[in-house]
Amino acid sequence: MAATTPATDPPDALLAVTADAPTPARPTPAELVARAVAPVKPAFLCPPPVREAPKEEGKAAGGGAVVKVEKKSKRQLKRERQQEQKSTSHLCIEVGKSGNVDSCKYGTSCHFSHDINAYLSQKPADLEGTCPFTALGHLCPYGLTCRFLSTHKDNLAPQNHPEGNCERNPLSKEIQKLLWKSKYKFPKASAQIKLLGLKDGNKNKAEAVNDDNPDETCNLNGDDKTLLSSIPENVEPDPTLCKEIDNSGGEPLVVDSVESVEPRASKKSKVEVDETRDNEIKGPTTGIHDNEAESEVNSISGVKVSSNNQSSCKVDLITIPHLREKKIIDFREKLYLAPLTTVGNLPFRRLCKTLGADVTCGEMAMCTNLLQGQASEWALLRRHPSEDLFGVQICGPYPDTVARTVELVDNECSVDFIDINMGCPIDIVVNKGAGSSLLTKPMRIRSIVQAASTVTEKPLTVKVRTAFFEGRNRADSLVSDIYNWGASAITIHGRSRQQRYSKLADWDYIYQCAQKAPDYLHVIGNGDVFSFTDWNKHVSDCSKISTCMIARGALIKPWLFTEIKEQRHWDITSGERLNILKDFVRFGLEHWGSDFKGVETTRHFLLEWLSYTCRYIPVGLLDVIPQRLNWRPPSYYGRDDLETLMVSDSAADWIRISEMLLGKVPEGFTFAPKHKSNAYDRAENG
Ligand SMILES: Cc1cc2nc3c(=O)[nH]c(=O)nc-3n(C[C@H](O)[C@H](O)[C@H](O)COP(=O)(O)O)c2cc1C
Repeated sequence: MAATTPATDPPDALLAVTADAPTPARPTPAELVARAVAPVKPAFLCPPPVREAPKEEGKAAGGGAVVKVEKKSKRQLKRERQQEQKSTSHLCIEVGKSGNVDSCKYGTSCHFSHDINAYLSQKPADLEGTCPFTALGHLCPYGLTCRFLSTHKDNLAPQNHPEGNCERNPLSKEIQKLLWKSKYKFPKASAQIKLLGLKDGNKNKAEAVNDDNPDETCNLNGDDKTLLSSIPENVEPDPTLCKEIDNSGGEPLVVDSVESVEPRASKKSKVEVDETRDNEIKGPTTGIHDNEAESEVNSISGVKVSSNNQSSCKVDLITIPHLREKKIIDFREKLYLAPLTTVGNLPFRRLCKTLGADVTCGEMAMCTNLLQGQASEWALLRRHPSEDLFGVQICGPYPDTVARTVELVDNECSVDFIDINMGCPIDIVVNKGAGSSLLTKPMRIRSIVQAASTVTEKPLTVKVRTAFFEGRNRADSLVSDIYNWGASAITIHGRSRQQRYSKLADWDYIYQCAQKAPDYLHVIGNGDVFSFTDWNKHVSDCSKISTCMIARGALIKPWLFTEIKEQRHWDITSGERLNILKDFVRFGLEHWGSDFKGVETTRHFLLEWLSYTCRYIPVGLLDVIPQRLNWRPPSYYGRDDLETLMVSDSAADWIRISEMLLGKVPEGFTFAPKHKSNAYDRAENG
């Protein structure tokens, strides 16, 4: 925690405070470390900043007044939106881009303003700096609306337009329409679900008709909506049933009841879904004996699967990719930036690539939202060309949903691997039966991995925690099987869901899990890696750990990747840190846009990130290095004003930093960090 006011001379300031009172003996650095207090050199310590009285609910940093949000009807909101769009501050994109009022094909019926002069007369002054697109020699796609308009050059050729040759995995309008209308075909997923004897809860009516008429091809062109939204996702089969089945299949797997975390569905939906999901439970052990699947060999054994049923669908699914045929990713020694909701956005990952990260992964995307063609969820799958070893992370509670999503991603996206999140602790995810709640359902994990891995030749990886409940570690029982089920790597975050971040990651347990892993399975350890020595220790202590995944360490100091590569503790200066922030802003403007909206989106994500970077304590200020993630910082000054500003945990100071890079915040601007990372004793998401 640091002073919110710029530093004067740190040692003098400290003397002024301590002169008249006898100071109690200061604990030694070792004593501070033992109490998880950061041993900042006494010369830099300062009195705690005087904080404003706690803000009222709803009031955030940035000086904005508390606004009582009145609830508006949908119609009112629509009217307001239309009025705003027509206002001179909302220039039509096409007109803005070309500077020509005739360029919009909607003409006078366009919802946005075409009045260029009126727009320019009210447009705020340009920001300092150069247009990020012009700087690359590209034509700026934001044209007149760019906040760096004065730096545009007239002589750039249109082919220099960056669109289409930069970020990958856009959601095309055609695919989105197919998804919206439930006309997208999932032949592989449907076939696999059937092969495994699992019920396809997502099947639309067109597919159901095909089932009844095996001679017909899979011509899914009905107008029926999928049943996606009609399937209650929070319904869990009777746990006693799971126990029974587990016992029948060799090693007993104890299934915890998750009633405490999963609300039961209403009676009506329970009946519907129990029926639907019954097969899923029976599937792996008993369901496979159903009908046509009887003569087939379980795909996981790697034997060629022949399915009459599938040939009727004209799906080339005769051979299911066996693990050995799948492209293998060798994670060994590669620096892996963890998937990070909100903060692990494309510009941040791009930044980490410049600083030495080898593997990057998109933010967690919910299967249902992807299958429904939600643009905001698809944005999470975007990949920058610099991400040369890139995966996307998906999260869903059922094998059919996950398998379809895998098929969709496989068909439409450029990815090197697909990771399934089985560790997310967030309530809304857990309550739907996804994320870490899957750790209480090993049979479900099996169905998901089996179904998903067989619809793609891309490596499938899984991310888990040690357990759902504290003291009931579960990950070790998965590692031995998960490879046979079809996963090629498993990441183990060394904490339970119940624990969240309250304790240090249990690396001894991660090692135990790794020891049980079959040779081909990559085990990736995760938790608290914050220095090159942490990373060295984990990969050398246990040879079966391929690498460590790095999450908060990268958020707090993204140059951690450089430190690991160069095997040093980098005493980075505030100027060097500012340059890193500048790079992020440049990447952000390229990604979110250089117009007003793009600039403010970039600012928003910069602020989210600054809520982590302030936790970094400069190496030169510490009596003991390296810093640990669980240390609580005292109040301290930096070595210069900028460093003091950067170590501040006040949102008002983060806003100040953002203004150094992106100009003044708009009037009424407020900010409250999403993850509240600076609250050390609070659980963090993820
Ligand atoms: C802000 C934040 C967002 C996260 N988002 C995700 C996510 O989308 N998917 C995921 O699997 N884990 C997520 N996590 C968990 C991390 O990937 C990682 O497992 C965890 O933070 C432990 O690693 P660490 O001790 O290095 O931070 C998130 C963690 C944080 C702090």
